[in-house]
Amino acid sequence: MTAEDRSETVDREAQSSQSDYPDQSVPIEAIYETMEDLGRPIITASELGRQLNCSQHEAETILDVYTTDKKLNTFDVSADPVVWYPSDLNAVAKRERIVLFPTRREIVVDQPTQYTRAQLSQFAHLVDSTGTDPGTRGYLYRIRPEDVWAAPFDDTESLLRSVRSVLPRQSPHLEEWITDQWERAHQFTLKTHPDGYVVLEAATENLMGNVARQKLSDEQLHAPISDTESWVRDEAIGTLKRTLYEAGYPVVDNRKLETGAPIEIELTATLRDYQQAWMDMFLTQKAGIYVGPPGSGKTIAALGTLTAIAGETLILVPSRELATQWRDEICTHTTVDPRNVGEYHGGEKDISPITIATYQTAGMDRHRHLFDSRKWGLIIYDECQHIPSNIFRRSADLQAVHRLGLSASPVREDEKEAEIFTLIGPPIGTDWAALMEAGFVAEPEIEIRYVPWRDEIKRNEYSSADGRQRYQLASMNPAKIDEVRYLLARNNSSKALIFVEYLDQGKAIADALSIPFLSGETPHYERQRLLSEFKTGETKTLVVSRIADEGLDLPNAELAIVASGLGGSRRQGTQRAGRTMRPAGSSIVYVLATRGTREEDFAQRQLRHLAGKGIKIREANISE
Ligand SMILES: Nc1ncnc2c1ncn2[C@@H]1O[C@H](COP(=O)(O)OP(=O)(O)OP(=O)(O)O)[C@@H](O)[C@H]1O
Repeated sequence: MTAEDRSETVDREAQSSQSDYPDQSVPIEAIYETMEDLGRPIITASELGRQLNCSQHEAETILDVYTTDKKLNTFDVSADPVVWYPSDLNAVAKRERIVLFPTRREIVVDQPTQYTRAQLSQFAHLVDSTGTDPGTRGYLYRIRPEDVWAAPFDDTESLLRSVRSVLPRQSPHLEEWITDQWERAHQFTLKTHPDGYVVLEAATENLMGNVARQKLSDEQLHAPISDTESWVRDEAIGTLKRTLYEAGYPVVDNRKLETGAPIEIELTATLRDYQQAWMDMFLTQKAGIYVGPPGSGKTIAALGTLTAIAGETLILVPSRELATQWRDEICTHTTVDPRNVGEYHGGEKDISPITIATYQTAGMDRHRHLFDSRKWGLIIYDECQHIPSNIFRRSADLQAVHRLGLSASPVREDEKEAEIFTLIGPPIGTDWAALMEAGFVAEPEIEIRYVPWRDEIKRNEYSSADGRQRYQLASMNPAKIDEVRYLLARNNSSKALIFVEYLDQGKAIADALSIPFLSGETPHYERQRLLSEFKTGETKTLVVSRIADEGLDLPNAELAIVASGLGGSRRQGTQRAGRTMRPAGSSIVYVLATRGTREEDFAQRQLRHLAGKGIKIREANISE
């Protein structure tokens, strides 16, 4: 229990009830002054109670009064005490404020400088943010073991220097924990013995004996070489990494990896600083996942990595359309001879020095030779947050190859985290807000528009339906068609994508507004035609179904209307909002949710998550 936490266990008896404001009419200025005195723009009820000589309960009542009239907000921190902060942080905060909650390993930052955010994104991750304009935004960061494990530093000292450079004061408790986690991530190392076989080395005899040899089977730990070294079979490396990761010991992989048969290739694009940083980190770790918002340049960074290794490369993508897009990108941004680039999927079966295959085809037994038909130096998993499990298994054996994942969605949210971390590698990401500020990614504005029911019949139908059906009825509320029509008319100069969850709803909107509808049922050639017409501007509006979430590299759109389906998964939400986050001017995402239904709750939860990425959110009520 640190001093700070002790200070928060208020001795309620000691609180005299002679409050300075007996009728609780505390002016908001008194609360702001208390925050100024505390040196930070947030406050707990117990602190206010001490300041005003009243009980914690009375202080909470006072704070709630100002929360109701929106002068104060509360931070959704993981546990007591709740913190209150001014809705308009300019009222108290003139400059950056950082508060550390050591035992919860949470850091509250207001108006962080670019430097602070850049440092924090190296050893913590953004959990939530509040406020709308960059100048008044508050951020809540949390430090988890995997954040320390993936921290891009050579030693504990340099990691702690970065931590100390942003925190208001040193916290021995926190530094001890960080050091422990850092050391855990450097207890086991995989290396290549001069005779060519793989060795697992533990930092101590005890770790080898009590952790590795306890948790790993004889198949995985083939034979002991010394008290701290064991011979490892190649095919067991994937599961060995995963087992030790789950035991809290991520393995440092220092093996000499294949680089594959060399290929003549150079990058013609110039990497941006953050892309160069991603690549440097990857080449050091030999594995990892570039995490960044859609349009942030992950593909180009991957091409830079490909040309740095310059060995035969297998690229796995979710759909044939993306395979074609990758081929175009490779031929546009590198000097490779196009004859050395092949596609392998339902459409064509060409295994070349650079082969782009779909997960679906690569996962089929009859195509398993794809993985060992060439000496691959690099495997790239595009949209790696949803690799099918059989691909995990199949390519997990290819541990002797550099492995690069690309993902726009927060990989940490994915239940497959351990698999992704051990099969591919740790996230190599950057702070989304920094990318938006740098202008590499257009920051979308998102507005939830609460749509009323079209009529009483629909409302009653919803009330008498059960769970899942209710969500579908709310999503398909016919009143949304008029709302889509209105929004298109209001933004008639923009190219617009209308996302739907349900095919019937997509058809209804497409028919009512005479707009093409692109769904899984659309034949491949028709899909290509619609996409290229949308890209050239011949078609300005498209209705798209779920297929558009991750399977297609949708062209730029300034306007996105999510008629239904943002409530699906966080990942989908990120992708949909992100589809308009391409670096093309300002972009806006309207999310339609039927008022007073579960859809409204879903939408709000989704958007809080996106707000945590530093994206501006607004709300609007549509009158009946
Ligand atoms: N270093 C760079 N130099 C020039 N253009 C770049 C660079 N990085 C990215 N771009 C351009 O920005 C756009 C988005 O880049 P890219 O496709 O790599 O992003 P992405 O993160 O892969 O997007 P998505 O997640 O949607 O696939 C592309 O038009 C690309 O050409």
